[in-house]
Amino acid sequence: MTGIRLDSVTKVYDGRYLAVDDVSLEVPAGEFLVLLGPSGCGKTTLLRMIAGLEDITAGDIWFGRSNITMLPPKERGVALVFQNGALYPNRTTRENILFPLQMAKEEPAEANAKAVGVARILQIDSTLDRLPRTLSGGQRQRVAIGRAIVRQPRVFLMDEPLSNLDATMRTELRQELGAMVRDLDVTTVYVTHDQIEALTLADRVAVMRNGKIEDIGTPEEVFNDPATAFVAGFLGSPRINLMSATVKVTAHHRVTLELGTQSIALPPTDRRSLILNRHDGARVIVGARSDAFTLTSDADTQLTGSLRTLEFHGNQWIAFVECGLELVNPDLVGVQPPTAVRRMQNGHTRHAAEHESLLDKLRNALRRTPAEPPPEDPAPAHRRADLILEVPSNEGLKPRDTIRLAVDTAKLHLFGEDGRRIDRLTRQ
Ligand SMILES: Nc1ncnc2c1ncn2[C@@H]1O[C@H](COP(=O)(O)OP(=O)(O)OP(=O)(O)O)[C@@H](O)[C@H]1O
Repeated sequence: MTGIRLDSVTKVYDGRYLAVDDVSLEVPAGEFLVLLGPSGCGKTTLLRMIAGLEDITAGDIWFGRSNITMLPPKERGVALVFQNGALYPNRTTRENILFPLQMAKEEPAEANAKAVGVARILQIDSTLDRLPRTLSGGQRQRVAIGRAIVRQPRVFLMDEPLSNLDATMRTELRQELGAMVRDLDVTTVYVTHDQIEALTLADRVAVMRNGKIEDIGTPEEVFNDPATAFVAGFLGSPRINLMSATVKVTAHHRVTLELGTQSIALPPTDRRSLILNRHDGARVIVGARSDAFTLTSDADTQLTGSLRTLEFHGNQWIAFVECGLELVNPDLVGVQPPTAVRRMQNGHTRHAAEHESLLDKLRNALRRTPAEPPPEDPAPAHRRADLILEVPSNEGLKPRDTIRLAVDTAKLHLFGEDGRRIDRLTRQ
């Protein structure tokens, strides 16, 4: 099995567009890593650089102990599956899966046995003698996966392989794909913008934004213990509530989070209290999912609001509660002015060295063009909006009701104004 290591990998398109920004990453042998992030964050570019389909502007890629930065794609031993796994239209399922083995001049009987075995695992053995046009989208994608893995690659790379399938097929193939990749024990990098795919499939998830990895950890770690407000906002539905607050330190170093006219007191034993009790007046962002709140009739609660509306979402209701709070848009928090491209360190490849002068020139000049147009509002991250809460039923609730919320402070996430966690992350 082969692990993958990326050392300060950078991609600048056309000498001016910074698509991947100094990414360093280690994928241990056999790991299933998911690259997750919004459109345009650089996931596909990173995957294509690992595959060798995209030149690397700076940095190095290692498979095991070999630096493969300069190696052509064919010599890397990677298998690739794209969104639309293109098949040979005039070849049957069997012939499509056999093709890479024939190219490798494998003994025909052995090759056929392997192709049938893979088809069986992917549950397309009943379609072995059919042409792609007679298959469903899900079956065609299975054939594409079969053709990719039949040569037992060192590394398996997938770019949104399920995104063209309908919801039922997607769930089914997702589960099978997860099980199959684990059985094969191949180091896998999988690109998606779908958080459910990421959380259900991955051993670890790397959440990307603007060409960088903002957080990496097991699905539980990135969900329960996100490194930044953006990651907290990207994972989970409904989205986490992010509230703008000011730290107030009172007698005996007690810390209160002031949210306009309301406030939340942190228990003195909370480790965040120990950090914040030296930062009176600091601005922070308080993240709270629904599980941090309990509806209560107790008048002495921490947050009070008025129910604006309720939405029925099938297995739950979503309550929109006006609390007069200043809320923060997770997509905009912590958006940094462009980072300078770093000077390459000694020992980089010839390929990278060729770009050194270009990178040096770009260093101060490079301006990242975000996928979406830059916000025009000078303070767009903050707005007055509703707290969004899941409630199990609408019983006893009607618009304009007063809503009292008890807050479980242990379930709050606290970030600085730059969107980074104020306390230390726990990671494996
Ligand atoms: N060949 C190219 N030339 C110039 N810019 C490019 C090129 N390919 C990608 N980009 C830009 O680089 C950025 C990263 O693109 P990439 O396709 O890696 O993002 P992504 O996260 O995979 O997005 P999506 O999920 O939409 O595919 C995008 O904003 C894109 O416009």
